[in-house]
Amino acid sequence: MMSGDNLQRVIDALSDGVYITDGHGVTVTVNKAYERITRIPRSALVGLHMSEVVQRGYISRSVSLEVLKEQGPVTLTQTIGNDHKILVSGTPMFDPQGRIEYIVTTVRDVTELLQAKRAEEQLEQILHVRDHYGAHEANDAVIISRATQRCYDLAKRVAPTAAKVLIQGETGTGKTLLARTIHDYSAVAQGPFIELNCAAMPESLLEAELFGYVPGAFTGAAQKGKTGLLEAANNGTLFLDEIGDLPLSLQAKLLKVIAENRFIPVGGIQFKNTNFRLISATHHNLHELVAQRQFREDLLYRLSVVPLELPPLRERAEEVEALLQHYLSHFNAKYEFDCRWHSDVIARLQRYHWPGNIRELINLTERLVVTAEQSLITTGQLPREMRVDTGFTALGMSLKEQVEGLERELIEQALAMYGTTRQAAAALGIDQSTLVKKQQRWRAQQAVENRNTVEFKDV
Ligand SMILES: Nc1ncnc2c1ncn2[C@@H]1O[C@H](COP(=O)(O)OP(=O)(O)OP(=O)(O)O)[C@@H](O)[C@H]1O
Repeated sequence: MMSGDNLQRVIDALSDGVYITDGHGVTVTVNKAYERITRIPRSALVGLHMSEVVQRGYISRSVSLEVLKEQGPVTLTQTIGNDHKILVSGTPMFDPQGRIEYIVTTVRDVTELLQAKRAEEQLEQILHVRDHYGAHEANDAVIISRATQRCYDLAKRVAPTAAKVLIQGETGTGKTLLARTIHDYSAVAQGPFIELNCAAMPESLLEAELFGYVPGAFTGAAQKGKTGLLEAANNGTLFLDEIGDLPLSLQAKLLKVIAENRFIPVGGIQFKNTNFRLISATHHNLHELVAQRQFREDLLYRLSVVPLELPPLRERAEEVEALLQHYLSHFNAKYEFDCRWHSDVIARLQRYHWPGNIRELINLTERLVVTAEQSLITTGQLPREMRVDTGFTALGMSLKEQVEGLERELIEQALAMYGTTRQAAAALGIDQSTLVKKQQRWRAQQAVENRNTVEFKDV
């Protein structure tokens, strides 16, 4: 049996507040977190009956007295000071004769959660817009090249198993699309695909989104409660995007959910069972976050049974033309236009470094289609940073490649301006034959690149 001192040390180690009374409602002890949350010192409470604690104005209502009345667990909210709302759950502990011996109450500060709750409507609106945007971006083809083939092949191979997949890749490289593909090829394809961006909201709201909360837990949401995404994803897939931004406290909780396939909603006292396929994604290097103690190593190993890496678009230059053509048809159909790419635009964009990856390519295509004055889209319509490789922008390319890229850009601009190789060469101060040889070399390179495997696949 644990001594009183040891018990106190154990409850002091908990992050939620704890309040213990005896079977008559007399305060036995509170822990450090309770003192911190309520700013009431333990010494002022120990030995006080709960009715006196209320009378002295320390708290607005006593859950322990309610537990004594109900002879069972009770959850309610209390107000501390003027503005602090705390969520209090009291649980009776019975002796062998069935009499209440102690009441153990856990206390959680929900002020932040309530503020977050107010932000929730706003957020739901944002998520709705995102869904809508996703739908507008939705396409019926995935473009796969040699650079992404291995990744997609492996994804499809592991999709029917329950293995947890961790997708690593820069923003806009197609992590969500890959996760969706795994879901579509999985045993739970008929179930829901639930997506949550862990970087999009504050910690308390994230917890409420994931775990949900019980009816009666909060003002406002009180009557309904909220189903968490952990429950909503049951028999389906839970896709946690930007998992590297999940706060440490929630990492610990998620680890427990993964291990036990069950969880307790915020403010609840009962477990809910859940069973989902977990796919996570991040643009961070999680091993580095582990080294910086910002990510739990045990969680990393749990999540990355199968690690997949999507390369950035600048390393997938052979996909660029297929993507440009695919999204041009998409927006032509959407806006009832008949735009075409000038071959120089395609050549130019194949050498661009695409910091925003495929999402940037899609946005650019849409912008060029809706702003086009004529059906042929030329390099002159490209934003400045895409027209010239200025500075050290073409990351991942050697100096030689960048110099060649710049040379080609300048020659293409001169050709567009003067119309003939003779005049363009004269303007650049080089021989016409040199310019023509360079053009021939680029055409040959282009032909080889075009022969590289680029597939359109139905999703
Ligand atoms: N291989 C592909 N073929 C065609 N379209 C693609 C491909 N990969 C991604 N896309 C499209 O690119 C856009 C961005 O992809 P997605 O949202 O999957 O990227 P992400 O890596 O999840 O981005 P973020 O990290 O910002 O959430 C989407 O519209 C998606 O449909």
